[in-house]
Amino acid sequence: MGDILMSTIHLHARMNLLFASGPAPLEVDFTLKAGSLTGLYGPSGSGKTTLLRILAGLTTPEMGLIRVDDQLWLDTERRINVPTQQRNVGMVFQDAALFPNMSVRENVQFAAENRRDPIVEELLELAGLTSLANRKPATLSGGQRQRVALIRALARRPRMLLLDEPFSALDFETRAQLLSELVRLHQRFGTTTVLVTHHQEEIQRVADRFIKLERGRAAFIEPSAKAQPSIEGVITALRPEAGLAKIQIQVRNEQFTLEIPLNPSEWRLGQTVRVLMEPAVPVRKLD
Ligand SMILES: Nc1ncnc2c1ncn2[C@@H]1O[C@H](COP(=O)(O)OP(=O)(O)OP(=O)(O)O)[C@@H](O)[C@H]1O
Repeated sequence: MGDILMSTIHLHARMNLLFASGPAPLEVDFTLKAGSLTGLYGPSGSGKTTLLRILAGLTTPEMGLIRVDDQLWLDTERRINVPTQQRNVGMVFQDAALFPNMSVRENVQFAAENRRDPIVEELLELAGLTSLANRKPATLSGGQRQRVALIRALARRPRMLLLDEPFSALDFETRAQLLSELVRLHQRFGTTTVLVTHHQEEIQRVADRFIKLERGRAAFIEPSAKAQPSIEGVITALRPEAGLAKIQIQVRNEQFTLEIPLNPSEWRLGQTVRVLMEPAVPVRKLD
């Protein structure tokens, strides 16, 4: 699919906001590398949604410049402000907001350039939704609905994908699954993506960079500079079985069993071990 666009996005904006603690400006100036995935986090009311709305053209800052490759989407000085419909931005929110009277396939087709665009079937397949393609959104689980919303946003071949806490209403396991799916789709299409999350530890391994917002101020954090979340436990049983080492670990009052395809000859009972919490997705890096 040669027509997928990987865009470099530059945003410089200043906007006076009324925070819970009083008025203060949202001030940001950054470049999102083509094909990157940026995690955006910060306390409630720090300006995350406003930042996405500025990128999408739903909110206009007092001063701002948005350049997407060689196109100017916003230049307040020169009174340039490309409307949302012409910016070609894919958006997914916490609520999937699918068309209830359309099937899964029709929802995706509606977003694509035309009904027969091969991207529709490819996206359904990639998201494991082919068998559910004729179902209506009301008959799907919350996780499946968010999956449809995600591929519907990609069916437009957007220049930028803005995800505002799309998985936060889901349970831990479903969130982890959808995150793996998002990474797979991102690796396939490379759409420059911003993902707002309250669970930054869960996207630690998948984001190229993080932007932390605090009362309108942005700090940039490289994932490698952050510690992996982990828990400590004690080995309470070692059971080698058919090429697998079964290790029982006690963490506080709970027992966990790990199965590892190695002979852990150096491990011993009572040893303290650290278990890293990593989502089951491949580590990825941009140059
Ligand atoms: N157009 C506007 N003019 C002035 N203030 C605004 C405007 N839009 C939002 N605000 C204020 O800016 C602050 C940031 O809001 P925003 O929704 O961007 O935060 P958030 O980080 O997305 O929060 P949450 O995590 O709770 O969704 C809030 O205090 C909000 O009231």
